[in-house]
Parts: sequence; C-alpha cells; structure tokens
Amino acid sequence: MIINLSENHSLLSNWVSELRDVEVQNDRMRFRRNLERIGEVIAYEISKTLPFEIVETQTPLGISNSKKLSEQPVLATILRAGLALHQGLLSYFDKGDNAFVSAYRKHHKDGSFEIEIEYISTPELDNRIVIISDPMLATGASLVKTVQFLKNEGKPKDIHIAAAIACVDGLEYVTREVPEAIIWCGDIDEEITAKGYIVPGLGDAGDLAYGNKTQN
Ligand SMILES: O=P(O)(O)OC[C@H]1O[C@H](OP(=O)(O)OP(=O)(O)O)[C@H](O)[C@@H]1O
Ligand SMILES: O=c1cc[nH]c(=O)[nH]1
Ligand SMILES: [Mg+2]
Repeated sequence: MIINLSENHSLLSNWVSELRDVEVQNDRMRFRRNLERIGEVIAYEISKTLPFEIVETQTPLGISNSKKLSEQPVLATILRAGLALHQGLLSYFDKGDNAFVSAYRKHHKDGSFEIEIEYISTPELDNRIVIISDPMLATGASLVKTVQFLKNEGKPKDIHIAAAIACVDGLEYVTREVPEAIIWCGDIDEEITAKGYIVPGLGDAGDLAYGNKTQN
C-alpha cells in the first residue's frame, strides 16, 4: 500500500518543497531539520495505525484511563542519508529500538551501480513492527535489499517504509518485491534519470545533508 502524504494539504508539503529548493539547500542544517520534521510527521501518521491499550494514569487529581502505544517499533534506517529522517521518527517513537544498515550505491566506471551492504546492526525482528526510513526511494534497490537483509535476521509482523520523495518506478519495484509493506511518502515524482536520480527530486540527499563523499 502506498500513502502519498502530499495529497492532503499540510505543512509537510512546505518542508518537502524546501528540501527541493536549490537556494534553501545551501543551508545544510535546514535541509537536515526538514528531513527530521518529515520523519516526525510520518511517525505521527504511522502511529494512527498501531495497536494501543488503555492504561490507568495517576494525575494529581485522579485516575485517567489513557491510551498508550502497546508495543514499540524497530526503527531501521539506511546510512547515510537516512539518519536525519530516522532522527525525526525516533523523536516521536522515543522508546523504539533501532537498526542501522549500510546500503550504498557502488558506482562502476561505465556509470552503472549496484547496492552494497557491508554492515547491519539490528535487534531481534521476529514479530516486530519495523519502520524503515530512507529519504529517497529512487530505483527502490536499496530498500528492497535492506528488507531482504532484515528478513534474514527475523520475521517482522509489519513493515512500514518512510520516504521523503519517492518515484513511480521505484514504488512499483518495492511494491512488487515487498507487497506487505506500507509505504509512506512525502511526495511522489514521475521521472528517474539513467543514473538513478529522481526528477525533479532534490539531488543527492546524503550529500546535501552531510557533504560530498568520495565515489565508491
Ligand atoms: O532507491 P535507490 O535507487 O536504491 O536509491 C536510493 C538510495 O540512494 C541514496 O543513497 P546513496 O547511495 O546516495 O548513499 P548516501 O546516503 O551515503 O548518500 C539514498 O539515500 C538511498 O539510500
Ligand atoms: O534522486 C536521488 C536518488 C537517489 N539518492 C538521492 O539522494 N537522490
Ligand atoms: Mg547519496
């Protein structure tokens, strides 16, 4: 299932639009903070679908029957661009467990690339709700490979994917390979270049958040 959060008017669209803006992109801190804010809003939206229980809460004046999240999700993210979006999710699911995956594009001289995973750090995933964040869902290859790796570690009961911007082709691929996932997107773009960049997209999210890196 794909949920495009820009279909409803909300502040989230302002933040996605700032992420895309070449002028605003000069402010790296604002770029990261906007990704965080999108992570916070996606966390809030996902929380509406999660199981809650009633607990008795002692207030200074009496007992309140309050709703409380009945289980904590595992927040998984893909290094490095996922970190800011992940931080936003973690600010809301502040008791969540965390998983980190080093999926990156390994570029070849002919311009093609493949996804390399060298490192994964995760809690037990059996029967857990897992929320995987990555700001750019381009070809979808990083996410699909990440899900395959995580599934080798355990069998999550639910998988959510959080992306700031996704593109149509990538969404098709992820939906085909991980049909059980619920995909939450800040916005959806139509095009992708031969080099795997979303158009209009925003450019390279990892570089914009953290600076250039040497090619690998
Ligand atoms: O959907 P895909 O085609 O797999 O592309 C998306 C991936 O590309 C980017 O990572 P990148 O390789 O640029 O690494 P970085 O986070 O270190 O910049 C981005 O953060 C995603 O993980
Ligand atoms: O457009 C894209 C595609 C992949 N990764 C990015 O950072 N941007
Ligand atoms: Mg990058």
